[in-house]
Amino acid sequence: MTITRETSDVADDRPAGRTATGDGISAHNVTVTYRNGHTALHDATFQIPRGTITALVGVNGAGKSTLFKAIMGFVPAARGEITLLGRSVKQALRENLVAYVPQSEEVDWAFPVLVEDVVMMGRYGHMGFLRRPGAADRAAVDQALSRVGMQDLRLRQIGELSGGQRKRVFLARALAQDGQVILLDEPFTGVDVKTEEQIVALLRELKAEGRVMLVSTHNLGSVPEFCDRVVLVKGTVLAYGPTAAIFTRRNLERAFGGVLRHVTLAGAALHDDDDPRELSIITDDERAFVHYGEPRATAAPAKMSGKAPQDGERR
Ligand SMILES: Nc1ncnc2c1ncn2[C@@H]1O[C@H](COP(=O)(O)OP(=O)(O)OP(=O)(O)O)[C@@H](O)[C@H]1O
Repeated sequence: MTITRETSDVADDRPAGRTATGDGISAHNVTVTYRNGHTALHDATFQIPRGTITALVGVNGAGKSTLFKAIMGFVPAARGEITLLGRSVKQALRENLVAYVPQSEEVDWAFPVLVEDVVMMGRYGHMGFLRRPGAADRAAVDQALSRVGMQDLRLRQIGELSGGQRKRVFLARALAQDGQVILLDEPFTGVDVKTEEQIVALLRELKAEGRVMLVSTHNLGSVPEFCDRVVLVKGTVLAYGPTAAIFTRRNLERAFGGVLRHVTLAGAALHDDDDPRELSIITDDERAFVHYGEPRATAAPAKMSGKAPQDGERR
């Protein structure tokens, strides 16, 4: 099995982050097997440079959370290696470089804790043994809260927040931590369009600061809008690289199989002349990926095999 490195990544002219050196996130033949013997991810290989936002896309159970857990050091790789900003996972965690924005379902919203306390948790790794916040910690929390527009709600219980506000609190925690590798699990689920736009604007700022972001999402329609890159998973990494090359209808069909809803309009249903282009709408039930322009003859659904792979795809 050969993985070709994408060619557009050669020049690294992105801004350097706080302590960032080397590549952003790099996985080489990573295999993760849970204690019950189930291998959730095998031979996963990809590279993501710093100063980028990458979508992690795949069907339920494809291994997205497993990959996050491996990057956070929660589960060990049985084989292979992950490096973060050129460091081992252990070293990156020791340096507090990895921040995680969880899915809402993972959080116990009934737990009695204030917004500002959650954000202060991002500072724990920077504090001493007694976890006593200093002036720098308080300043980092203030700054993070105002950056996500949550200053006014800092004394609210987290259970009293809306879905979008909850997401912003955990983004603020990642900012307070000053994470350079930021993992976001379904950041757009349950948020309105305005909040989604605010989150995307913030992610773009973080990208400009040279951080690297990996965003797990089922919101296919948003991916081309704000992600530079895509990693497609299905028990392994099927394909990775720039969005334009990887986020194609053919690859989505490989990643999702029959799970996707797929609507295609062409011919007389779309045009009143003989324009050969078609409109296709692909969704796994959140916002759809809409693609217009490919002539019908070349846009037929690809089979799972028998086609030459593209750069960054598994052969
Ligand atoms: N702790 C565990 N022990 C054993 N198997 C697990 C464990 N966690 C996940 N799995 C299995 O590993 C596979 C990958 O799960 P994972 O949670 O990584 O998928 P996912 O892509 O994040 O899915 P979703 O989109 O539903 O969140 C699934 O078959 C799942 O049942």
